[in-house]
Amino acid sequence: MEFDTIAAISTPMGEGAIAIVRLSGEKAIHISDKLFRGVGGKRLVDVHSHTIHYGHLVDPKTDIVAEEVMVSVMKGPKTFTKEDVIEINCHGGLVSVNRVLQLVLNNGARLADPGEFTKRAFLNGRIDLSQAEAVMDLIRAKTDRAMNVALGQMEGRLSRLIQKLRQEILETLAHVEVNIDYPEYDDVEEMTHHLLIDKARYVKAEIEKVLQTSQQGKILREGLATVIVGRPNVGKSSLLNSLVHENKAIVTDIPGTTRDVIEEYVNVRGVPLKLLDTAGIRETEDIVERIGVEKSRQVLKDADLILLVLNHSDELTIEDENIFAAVEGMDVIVIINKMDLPQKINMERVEQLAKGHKIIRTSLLEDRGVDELEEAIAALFFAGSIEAGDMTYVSNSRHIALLNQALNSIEDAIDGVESGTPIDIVQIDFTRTWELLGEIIGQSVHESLIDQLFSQFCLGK
Ligand SMILES: Nc1nc2c(c(=O)[nH]1)N(C=O)[C@@H](CNc1ccc(C(=O)N[C@@H](CCC(=O)O)C(=O)O)cc1)CN2
Ligand SMILES: Nc1nc2c(ncn2[C@@H]2O[C@H](COP(=O)(O)OP(=O)(O)OP(=O)(O)O)[C@@H](O)[C@H]2O)c(=O)[nH]1
Ligand SMILES: [Mg+2]
Repeated sequence: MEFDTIAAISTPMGEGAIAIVRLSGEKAIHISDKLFRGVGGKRLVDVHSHTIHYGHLVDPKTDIVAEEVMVSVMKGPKTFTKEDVIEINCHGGLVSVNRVLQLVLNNGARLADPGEFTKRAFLNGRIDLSQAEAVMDLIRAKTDRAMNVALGQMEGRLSRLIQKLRQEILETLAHVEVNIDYPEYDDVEEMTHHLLIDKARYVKAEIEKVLQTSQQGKILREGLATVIVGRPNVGKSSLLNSLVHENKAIVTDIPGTTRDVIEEYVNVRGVPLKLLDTAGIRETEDIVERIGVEKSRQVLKDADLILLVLNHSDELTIEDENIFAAVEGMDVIVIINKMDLPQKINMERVEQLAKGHKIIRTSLLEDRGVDELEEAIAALFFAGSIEAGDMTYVSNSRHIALLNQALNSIEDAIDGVESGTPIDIVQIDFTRTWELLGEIIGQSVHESLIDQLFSQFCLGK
């Protein structure tokens, strides 16, 4: 494949110790050689691959020294893009990196599009599409576990599974062809049906298995949607502030303080939480507060975890009971707050309402019980036992959508065989499954999709 030579700043914008300008393409070495003045007249066109060299960059038009640098020379195909790659390590200042970038752009390189280096690694066949997408997930990972999932996918864990399934489908189709071509054998029809149904069930089970990880995969990427609910003034906003260790939400002794949903990301013992503080749920005449209460009810629907807060120093009310009813069937941790104040709450009734959900006692004012709560959140999450080590996870919504479609078409194939549909129709469903799985790893995907996917990357990646 023929590509021009691209260049970009591959390190973050801002002041740092070192910054890197990266080039990839046929002319990468030639362009940097033109600019490079090494010790004792050393030329970059002469050096061994995968070596790094000290020197200065000089503007060939003016002969003025522009920067002091270290230049890595990596010849294709053993490089990130499989093309010749040059990395210019310069002093990490905005002026210095931009000066180096301008120099290479003025001497034959083109500014890379976002994600274009990774796109070339894909187009040149070093990685497939799901691996390229994992590169982006890796950069955006907010926790160790999310990063491990991305690393696994980058290594090609998902790709290998998809390839295995596609291979099985292909072999099955070939086998069926053979059976159709030699109908003189006995029982051919029955054999073909057996073969198809066995394979289809196997493929279905495998797809279902990966899809089951998608919920945890999504949580790893986006955070466990954790909604703090309770009556006004019980301490919901105080709880948010305790968990994020910052005063993010306004806390006052006036019931109805929080009007809007407040969203904060926090990492609780390795569990990424998207914390949502809501307006206290009650009947109210205040129009703004009423909208807030309505929003609280809305976010409840999409919650992965509910932190239901009660006031230790107040009687249970019908509103508390209603909140328990609203979160029926969800993952709930009950929090009895304001333990520093005298008890008025009827704990027996709370135990009944909690229906076996964990109950944690806190005094957010005195900073007590928060550790225990964090423990309970982590325990709940890891009880669903997430082992990033040896499982294949899907977390990317494009992959999940394609897997669901593939599942539908393999189910169609199973229905077809079971109801005696002609083999050539069943073959179509098999082929469709094969194609859909192929789209995950970038076989038979449309060019515009590829452009769109890579454009979401950062510049220089
Ligand atoms: N300076 C620098 N650091 C970096 C990167 C980079 O591009 N530059 N990377 C950018 O993301 C990551 C490393 N990823 C890389 C992945 C593959 C190859 C590579 O050359 N692969 C070749 C052969 C490797 C060999 O056999 O020596 C290949 O797979 O064919 C290089 C970097 C993280 N650190
Ligand atoms: N004594 C005591 N007071 C607390 C405790 N936790 C919170 N408070 C106080 O209770 C009042 C209400 O706290 P918030 O966190 O604003 O309560 P909220 O549930 O967010 O209230 P709304 O936003 O109005 O629904 C504030 O004055 C807090 O300082 C606690 O453990 N003990
Ligand atoms: Mg509040």
